Amino acid sequence: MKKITFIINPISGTGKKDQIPKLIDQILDPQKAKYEIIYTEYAGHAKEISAKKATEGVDVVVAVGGDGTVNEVASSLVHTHTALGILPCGSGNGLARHLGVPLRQAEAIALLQNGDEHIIDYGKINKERLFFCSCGVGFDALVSWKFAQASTRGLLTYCQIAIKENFSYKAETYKLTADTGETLEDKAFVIAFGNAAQYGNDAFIAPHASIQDGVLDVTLIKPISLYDTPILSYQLFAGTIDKNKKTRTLKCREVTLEREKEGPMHYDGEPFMAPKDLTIEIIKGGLKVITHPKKKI
Ligand SMILES: Nc1ncnc2c1ncn2[C@@H]1O[C@H](COP(=O)(O)OP(=O)(O)OP(=O)(O)O)[C@@H](O)[C@H]1O
Repeated sequence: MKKITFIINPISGTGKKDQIPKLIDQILDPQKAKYEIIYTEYAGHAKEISAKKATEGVDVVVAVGGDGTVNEVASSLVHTHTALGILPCGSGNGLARHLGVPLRQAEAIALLQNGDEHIIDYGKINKERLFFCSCGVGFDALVSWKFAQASTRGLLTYCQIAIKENFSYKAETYKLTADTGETLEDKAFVIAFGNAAQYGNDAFIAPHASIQDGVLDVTLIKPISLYDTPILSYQLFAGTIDKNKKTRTLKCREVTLEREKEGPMHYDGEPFMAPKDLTIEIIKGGLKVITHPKKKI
């Protein structure tokens, strides 16, 4: 008998979540799974609940929300025996998409019974803040920062903010030093550090990233003009952004980043004000996840 805890973030994404308890009840086989449902009451709550459930020996904690909720749950499950399940309800659902978790709620619930279990890598910023999809500085971090302050959520709001900020954005200079000895010093529009390949919404910022190779896939995009935007956007969704002449990539296990001053950074889409100098590393293995049997991760 599998013990499953669903943690629902009621404010994630734009879709309704009222029908989720009924769906769970209909789909999970009571002979195989015993479940409970807990709603978060504040930011950070999912992290606390997950830590408690891992110590109680729950088999799967399911993040019902977007990548922010997934991040909170997963951060408490690393190096435990409890697996992360995802019922995608966010705006981007980056980790769910990377792991092949269906976006249809009924199918995602069924996967908790018939999916595979794998161990994946995760990332750490300055030895303390964990990420599972990607983290980054530059334009995407600024947009995340503004998105968090917006009164509405969803892809439309995200796109509106991105378009508006694009007109006034001033690129900073960054210096990257990888543990491989490779260095990169340049002005950048965006620097993304990928554990998974995508930001969410099938926007592939690190198209060749594997989540099990112990490697961080860094993508630096140099300052762009309005003229570059259509092709870059196309390549982002086509999984070919590394082919653009404004893109530099590097692979490493750990990298330090120096910039002019402190500034916004995001981890799995969650923004925070980061210090001037940063260390970003990949920890190989450490998180048990439920994935689609047919998805190569
Ligand atoms: N009950 C709650 N009240 C307020 N905030 C919450 C609550 N539960 C969780 N949160 C916070 O909500 C934020 C957004 O959640 P999440 O990222 O899951 O959704 P999203 O932003 O809509 O999805 P995505 O990351 O896919 O774009 C997170 O920062 C999380 O900590």
